[in-house]
This record gives sequence, C-alpha cells and structure tokens, in this order.
Amino acid sequence: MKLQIPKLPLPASLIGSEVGTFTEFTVTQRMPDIARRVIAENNFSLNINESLENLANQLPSGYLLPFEDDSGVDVGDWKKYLEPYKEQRWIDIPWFFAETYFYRLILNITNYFQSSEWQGVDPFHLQKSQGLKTSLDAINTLCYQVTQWLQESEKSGKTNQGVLTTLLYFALWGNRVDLSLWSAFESDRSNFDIENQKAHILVDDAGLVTELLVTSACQRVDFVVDNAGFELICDLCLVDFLLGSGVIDQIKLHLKPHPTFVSDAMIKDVYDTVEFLAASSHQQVTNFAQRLQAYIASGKLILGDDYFWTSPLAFWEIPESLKQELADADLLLIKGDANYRRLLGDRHWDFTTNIADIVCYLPVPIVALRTLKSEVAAGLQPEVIEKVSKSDSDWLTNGQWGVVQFIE
Ligand SMILES: O=P(O)(O)OC[C@H]1O[C@](O)(CO)[C@@H](O)[C@@H]1O
Repeated sequence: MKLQIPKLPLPASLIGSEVGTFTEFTVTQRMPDIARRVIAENNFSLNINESLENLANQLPSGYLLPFEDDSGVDVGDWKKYLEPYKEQRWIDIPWFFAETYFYRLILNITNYFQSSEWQGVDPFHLQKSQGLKTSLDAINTLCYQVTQWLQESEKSGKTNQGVLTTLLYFALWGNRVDLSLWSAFESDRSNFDIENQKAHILVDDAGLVTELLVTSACQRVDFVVDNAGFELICDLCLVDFLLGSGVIDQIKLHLKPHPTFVSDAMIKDVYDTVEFLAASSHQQVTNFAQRLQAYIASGKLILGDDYFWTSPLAFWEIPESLKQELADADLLLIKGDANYRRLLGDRHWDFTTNIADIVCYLPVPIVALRTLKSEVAAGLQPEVIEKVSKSDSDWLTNGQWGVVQFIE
C-alpha cells in the first residue's frame, strides 16, 4: 500500500531568516519588490496602494499582517493555516507559507474577492500578457514545428519518441527565467540545440517517460501547470502533440483558482492564451488555437482548478478528493519550481536523498519538469552536484539548470 507521507523523517523547512540564502533574499527583497510592482502596474485606490506599501515594508523584519474576511471561499481554511504563525515575523515562518500567504494577502488587500470595482482584477495581468507578446517569434516557430511533427506522425502511423522527448524539453525550458537557450532555435529551427539543452539537465528521465507514454496503454495524463505566458504555450504544444497524435486520449490541466506567484496560470489564462493565438496572423498559430479549442469542446482537454494549489500545504497534505481525481491519470506531469517545492514540502533535504523515498505518497507515477530556482532538491548524484557547483555557483537558483525526474 502507498504511504500517505514521505518515508523519511522531515528535515527543517526553508525560512527567510537563513542568512545569505536565496530564501532570505526573496522574503526581504524580491517579495517587497513584487508588492511595489503591483502598485506600479495597476490603478488601485490610494488606500489599497498604502496597504500594499505597508505589506512591502513589513516583509524584511516585520510581523505577519492579519487576514480580513474577504468572502473568498478559502477564508476559513486560511484562518486555520494561520493559527500556528500568529504574531510571527515573515522571515521566521516557513518560506512556502510566507509566499502563499503573501500572494493571498495581495488579493485580500486589492479586494479581489469583494464586490467592488476591483473584484476579479488580476493584479499581475500586465506581466502575464507581456509574457506572451515578447515571445511571438518563438511561438510562431514552435507552432510551425509541432504542426510538422503531427503531420509526420499521421503519415507514418507511429509516434516518434524523439519528438516527444524534445517537447518534454520545451515544456521544461519554457520554465526558465530567461529564454537565452532558445536563440539557436529561433534563428534556425533545424538547428535546435538538443545537446546544449541536455548538458543543462541534471537528472534526465525523459526516456523513461516517453517509453511509458508510447509503449504502455496510457490513456490519461494530468498536468499540474505552472506559469502562463510562454511556458503555458510550451505545455500546450506538448498537449497538442499527445492528443493530436493519439498517444493519449485525455488530458486534464490543474490550474490555480486565483492569481498567485505572479504568473501562475488560471483557467481564464488558458482561454486568454487560446484567444491570443487565434488572433495571430500566422496560419500555423491559428490552426494550433483551433485544435486546442476543439480538444476543449470535445472534452479531450479538461481544465480544472482547486484551492489546494494556492494553499500553503505540502503535496502530501492533498485533500483525499483531489488525490482520488489524480489517481484517474496514468501519469502526472508536475511543472515548475514552486510545485516542485510543494512536492518536497519545501524542506532542507540532502540533495542526494532518493526522491522516491520522499515522493512516495501519490497514487500515480509522476514526472517533475523543473528548472532550479530555489535551494531545494533531491535525487541528484554527488558527482553531478560536484560538477555543477564548480561550474556555476548560482546553479540552485538561477534557472539555468533543470531536472526531468520520473518517480514510479
Ligand atoms: O514559476 P516557478 O518555476 O514555479 O518559479 C517560482 C519560483 O520562483 C521563485 O520566485 C524564486 O525565484 C520562488 O519563489 C518560486 O519557487
């Protein structure tokens, strides 16, 4: 029988008061910057902006701000989550809690849930839409490429495992902080530098994943989605190929129920993205949008959200109903750094810990596609750690290194 929690004793959580860490830098500097960017990029009232500024000021050394009832359906849950941390400083509580609460508090302050002129206003809308506009060339190229791959697979009557691997890599690198690795691809699509991509992957189980998809009778794959923007496009290309080539019958995307972590995708972001693609002047892009619309209309592509995904809970604290739903899938694809942190409970595991001894609580095989943007990891070989840390002192947080980790 599957365990409900990690097999190993839990190490300490990452917290903001760990001097000199990226965690400290995030809580004391990056999060205040994000709060101030919300002020700059929106037209909220003076009152709201003052409260956001107050939040920004409190983060480096101040105490958690109280949570006012704002008619969000998760208010009762948050009151419970907050109980153990009352009257504590932001830098003294677990980092994952601090971040999820911070984003929820921004919505609380900006009246996201309350009936007011700001109800439903996504404070990160500008950044999400810019993410799409700045990657137009890469989107065109990628859509063209996927269409070709689909045609080839239709002609040959079989699925090219190499193509699937490449699409998994796209889904992985779509999560990078910058798109510099794409430059070769953009200028010459036949010259997409797979070798260079591979050299930056610290654990690469892509072969195991494509083998599972192609050779076993996989019918449904679920994605725990991360960011809107270019990353979501890469994910949707993988979705398109899996459904269009008939490898998989059904895919469910698990999305966030409200704005969080700046660019995390919600159901409305998927629809906005499809609309954006449908308005393109390039036929390969509009065709891609039409295929996505058809998958959604036929129920081959399902979009769902759940408040667990915006909660401060570790992955093993997943509600039973959602866990049962994930059990319907043959493979769970987990995207991005924050979801990976949730998988590991955002704790100080030794980086060489067998990841299967931590993530032993899910009812389905999973693959984590994650570029490293935090000091959390497991399942790395000691020689890999030695090599990468010698070549890049910021390897844990600069988003230039990735993992494709499969756990059965
Ligand atoms: O979009 P991703 O890959 O989940 O990255 C978000 C991550 O980035 C960070 O903001 C750090 O850069 C973390 O707080 C978080 O884990």
